Amino acid sequence: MLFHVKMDVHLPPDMDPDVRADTLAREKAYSQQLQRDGKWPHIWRITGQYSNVSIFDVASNDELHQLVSNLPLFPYMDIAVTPLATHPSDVKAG
Ligand SMILES: O=C(O)C[C@H]1C=CC(=O)O1
Repeated sequence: MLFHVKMDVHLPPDMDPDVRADTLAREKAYSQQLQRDGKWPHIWRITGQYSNVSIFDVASNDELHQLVSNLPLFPYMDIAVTPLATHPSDVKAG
């Protein structure tokens, strides 16, 4: 199942710099592992915003929820999920 996921990051301006650096490092490692695992096949920065648009490829709504709720930045993000279905005009879908 494919999902379009938009993540808007809102780190507190007064966040301790060491906590911030540690959280961002853990976020990067976690997201890159999911990308290597094929669960997170696309991630794009939205130009001019501390936001990304991503595609997740997972088995279920529950798996997506588990993956995104374990993101180290999860407490600091607004996340919008859109489930994707095959478009009838998609030439790849036959
Ligand atoms: O920077 C972001 O867009 C938030 C988050 C998503 C992956 C990652 O490494 O950080």
